[in-house]
Amino acid sequence: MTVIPVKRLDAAKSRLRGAVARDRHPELVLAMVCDTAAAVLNASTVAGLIVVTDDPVVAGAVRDLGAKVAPDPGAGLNAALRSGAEEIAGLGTHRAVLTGDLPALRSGQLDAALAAVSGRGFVPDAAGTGTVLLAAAPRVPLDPRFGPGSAAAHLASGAAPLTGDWPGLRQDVDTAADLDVVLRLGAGDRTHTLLRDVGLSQACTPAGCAR
Ligand SMILES: Nc1nc2c(ncn2[C@@H]2O[C@H](COP(=O)(O)OP(=O)(O)OP(=O)(O)O)[C@@H](O)[C@H]2O)c(=O)[nH]1
Ligand SMILES: C=C(OP(=O)(O)O)C(=O)O
Repeated sequence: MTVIPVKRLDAAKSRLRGAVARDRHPELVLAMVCDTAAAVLNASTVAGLIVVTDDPVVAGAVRDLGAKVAPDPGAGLNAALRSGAEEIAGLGTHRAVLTGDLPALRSGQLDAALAAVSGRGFVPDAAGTGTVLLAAAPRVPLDPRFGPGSAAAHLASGAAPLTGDWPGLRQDVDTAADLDVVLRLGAGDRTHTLLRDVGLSQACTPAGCAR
């Protein structure tokens, strides 16, 4: 079972504000969440997706893609992840949690990363300081430690770092500069369409940018 936490759209991705016009910001965040969720639901080793969110627009959109929605306990990111992964998915199953800002995620990269997990493992983000994926085998507590410096925190807590050629999985979007990288890697359809509409990706297709 896989879990994605998503903040309310009016508060999400504050460091990305200004990358697109203010009134398109919630659409951009939603497009990235939906592209991430679609890639997860398409992965052959993923049994299902729970999105932990209190945002009704996010909830409706991810339900349409085939995800389940669980309420946010309102006690921060790690509490949202624990609630989705352990209270809902149950300790007896494989659990994986991913951030909702991976619009260049490819299902095959997620399958490969999940296949590399034994016990408890994590995938650092492209910068190497954050975490994009944390997974635990049945009966192993997930013990999420997301937040600033989470790669070091997950390592210190005994999770194994998973490294592979998974550029779309590792590329989270925190800032406008990350959007450029995502466009070069090939953004999912929804993110790509929105960035094209606002004039940020004329030379790019969903498969990547012309060089
Ligand atoms: N349900 C839930 N999701 C959260 C919470 N905090 C962060 N997230 C989600 O966790 C993922 C990773 O968080 P960040 O990359 O820090 O995203 P963010 O907090 O929206 O971004 P900034 O405002 O720029 O810090 C994103 O999918 C967020 O929507 C929370 O309290 N509850
Ligand atoms: C919450 C996290 O995301 P970021 O550092 O990208 O905000 C994290 O990496 O643990």
